[in-house]
Amino acid sequence: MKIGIPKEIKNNENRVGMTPAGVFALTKQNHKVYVQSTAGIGSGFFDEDYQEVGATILPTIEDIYNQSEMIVKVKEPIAEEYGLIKENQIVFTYFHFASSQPLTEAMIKSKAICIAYETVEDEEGTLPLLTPMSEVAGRMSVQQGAKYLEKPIKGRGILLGGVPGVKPGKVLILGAGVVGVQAAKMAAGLGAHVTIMDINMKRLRYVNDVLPNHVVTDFSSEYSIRKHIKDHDLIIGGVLLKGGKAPKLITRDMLKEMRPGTVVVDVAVDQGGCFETTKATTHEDPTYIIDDVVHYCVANMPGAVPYTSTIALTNVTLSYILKLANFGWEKACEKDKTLAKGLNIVKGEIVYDELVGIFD
Ligand SMILES: NC(=O)C1=CN([C@@H]2O[C@H](COP(=O)(O)OP(=O)(O)OC[C@H]3O[C@@H](n4cnc5c(N)ncnc54)[C@H](O)[C@@H]3O)[C@@H](O)[C@H]2O)C=CC1
Ligand SMILES: CC(=O)C(=O)O
Ligand SMILES: [Mg+2]
Repeated sequence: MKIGIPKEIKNNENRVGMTPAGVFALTKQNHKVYVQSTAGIGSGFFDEDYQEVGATILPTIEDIYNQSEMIVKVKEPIAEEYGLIKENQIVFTYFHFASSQPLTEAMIKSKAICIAYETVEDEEGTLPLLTPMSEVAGRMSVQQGAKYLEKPIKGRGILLGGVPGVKPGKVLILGAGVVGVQAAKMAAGLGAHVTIMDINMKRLRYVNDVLPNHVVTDFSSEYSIRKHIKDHDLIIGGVLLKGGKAPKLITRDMLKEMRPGTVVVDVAVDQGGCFETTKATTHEDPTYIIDDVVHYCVANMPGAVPYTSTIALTNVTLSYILKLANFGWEKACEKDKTLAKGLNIVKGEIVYDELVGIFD
């Protein structure tokens, strides 16, 4: 199969769809791989690294889309890319359709085969292609939150770990999935007091078993969220309803209950966000303030740490890319039910249940 790796053009997106190690595995099985010139540079991979393992470097993004039967990338196509996608072309990437009607409509119109990393789901219900980026974003959420809690950037002026004689800061985490647990680990490591909430008791039991005692679990409900937001300094949103819109757990009126300078990091922004006041931001301009609450809502957090994220992503996507290349999308999805869950839009039809009628 002919596989194309375009350069990402979303703001500050420095990841690339495949490492040279991934290209090596494909060319070894006689597939043709086209890489857009400088596509890997942000992640530390040069054109020569790809050429050495058999890739052909093409100068423009148009060349990549024109030549390839399958496009492997990282982020959802943005408006400039919509017109490049061809009928019957496989596009394997994060899509997050539930948060974008224009993207959904454009992909229907393209008649391409859109396989979304974030809905590839195994029999246990885990999301193997979302997990590593959620691990990155969960860990980063505390790093970013700690920074924006500093007074010069309009935070409350709290050091999360406190110091001897002064109590630590308090971190509230909504969702005890991958993002939530990784965030809790980081916050606990800094010495912060951590409260983590979920509606899934299995997840709360897991947290209780593996994390230290200053990480406290609480069942998620509007009542308990309203209580906790009053005295927590950093609030991290990491909830997910697979493939669907995130539930709005913190409404606009609730911001008034928070103390001025509270920081909210809505990692779930890519599925529409779990704060009513969330709007997607970029690494270039990551925050905004509403009612004295600092909002950080970057939809491609792992794009800022590409040396870690690109490798973590190819580690999990490669086996599926090989299947798609070796068997074609129909046979590959027939053979592998985990991969089949990634099918969202196929030749103009929405085929993922959570998406059907979502924008009606
Ligand atoms: N902004 C970014 O750069 C990135 C965003 N993400 C996003 O982060 C979100 C979370 O991802 P994961 O942790 O991998 O998902 P996950 O499925 O592992 O965890 C989500 C958790 O939310 C819980 N939940 C659902 N409704 C809830 C409620 N009402 N109250 C409390 N908890 C509730 C679920 O029970 C589950 O445990 C996703 O939207 C994902 O796409 C992931 C990576 C990067
Ligand atoms: C999952 C996702 O949205 C990201 O890695 O950017
Ligand atoms: Mg995202």
